[in-house]
Amino acid sequence: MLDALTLTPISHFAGTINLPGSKSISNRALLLAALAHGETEITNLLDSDDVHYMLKALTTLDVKYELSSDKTRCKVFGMGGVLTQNQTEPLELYLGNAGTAMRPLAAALCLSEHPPILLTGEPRMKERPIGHLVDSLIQAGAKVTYVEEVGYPPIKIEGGFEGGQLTVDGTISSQFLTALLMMAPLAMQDTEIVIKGNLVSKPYIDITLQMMSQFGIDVINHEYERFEIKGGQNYSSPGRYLVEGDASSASYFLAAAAIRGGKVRVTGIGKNSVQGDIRFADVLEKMGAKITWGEEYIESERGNLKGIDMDLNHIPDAAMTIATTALFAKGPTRISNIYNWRVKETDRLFAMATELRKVGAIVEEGNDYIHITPPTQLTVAKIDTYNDHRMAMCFSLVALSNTAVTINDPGCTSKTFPTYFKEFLSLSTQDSIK
Ligand SMILES: O=C(O)C1=C[C@@H](OP(=O)(O)O)[C@@H](O)[C@H](O)C1
Ligand SMILES: C=C(OP(=O)(O)O)C(=O)O
Repeated sequence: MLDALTLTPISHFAGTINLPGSKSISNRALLLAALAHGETEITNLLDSDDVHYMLKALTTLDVKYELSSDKTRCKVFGMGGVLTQNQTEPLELYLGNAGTAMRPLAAALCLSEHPPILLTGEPRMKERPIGHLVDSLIQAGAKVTYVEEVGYPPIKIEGGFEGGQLTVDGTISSQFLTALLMMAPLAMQDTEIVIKGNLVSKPYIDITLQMMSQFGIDVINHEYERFEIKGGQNYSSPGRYLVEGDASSASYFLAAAAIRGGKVRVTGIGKNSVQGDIRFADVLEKMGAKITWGEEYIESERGNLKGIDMDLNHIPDAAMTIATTALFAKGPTRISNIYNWRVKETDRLFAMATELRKVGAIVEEGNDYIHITPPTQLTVAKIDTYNDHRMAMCFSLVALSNTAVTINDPGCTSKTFPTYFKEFLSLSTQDSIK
């Protein structure tokens, strides 16, 4: 694995990229297929670390599946209910830093009583809060205990989720609500979930609700403030399930075209995609890019980019791409309502501010916002990536200038996009690569 990758200046960026499968959809599809009655053939599954952690967890739980050699097709033999029905011994599941594995699995393993299952992960996972979810699971009757620090993984689960009247704090992560929603239909009782505080990252709940419906279960959604779910139900396999392309991964290519295009087409997502991160294209358009929407693609072309002032709470992952695109815009950019950047792969507000300053930007890091004034000339810099795939991918955009950039630990993109730099360079015209 390379320690660092230097990207020399890229003068032109154009072409087509067939997006890898969505991380959010891949991990939801695997879990719903494992819980469902029947076999599900998942296609365009993402082949990346986060998905491998989910697959490995399912293996440990004795869920049977057949994975193709390129790891993008998976036939899952559903358990038809709880995942712990064959468990006789304590188990340990190591989930790396995959939020989409840790949070939904924590809820899934509460569905029946069983010997203890330890859910753990890499050091950063132990700093990412899970207390709001654990509080709700305990409220629903489950036995869940903290093994190290209260409020954080690792956690030990012995099950007992019965559903009923629940509240969940929505202010830190939508993944807690996603986890509860996906498990509630399998509980004995009907469940009502009331959200405390303002729900963040709301469009991810639309992914959850749409996928639950594709697996046969509908939820009553009262304006994202209260949800009603009938108990005693079962998921049924849709047979085949095609995973949409990853809209967050698309953001780097769409932004690169806006900066140095050429025309870029990303395929595998389109105007009807369920992922909220397709709305990144609207933000880019507001900055001045030319965007074209198709059923199965989005295209982006260069424009005279100008800074924006926007609340990007609805697209927290793709919002990071706006922060580095801002380096190429006329005037400052302010991105607000992004407090939960601080509890993701790293403290992304701190990391982003620190690295943007290295390339010459003037940056104000607020508690829940970032204000970026671009420099007239970017400075050559070595970018630290903080074991955060999105830091590596965002800062590749710096090379779309007359300045080289070195990305430390480029292999960290394996969390969601192992082939990112290969794909990025295949659309780039540049002098040479060191
Ligand atoms: O539900 C999901 O698939 C996700 C929800 C978001 O997290 P938060 O809800 O914690 O913001 C997002 O950042 C993450 O990459 C994936
Ligand atoms: C926040 C992210 O991941 P996770 O699913 O681990 O929360 C991300 O991919 O940017």
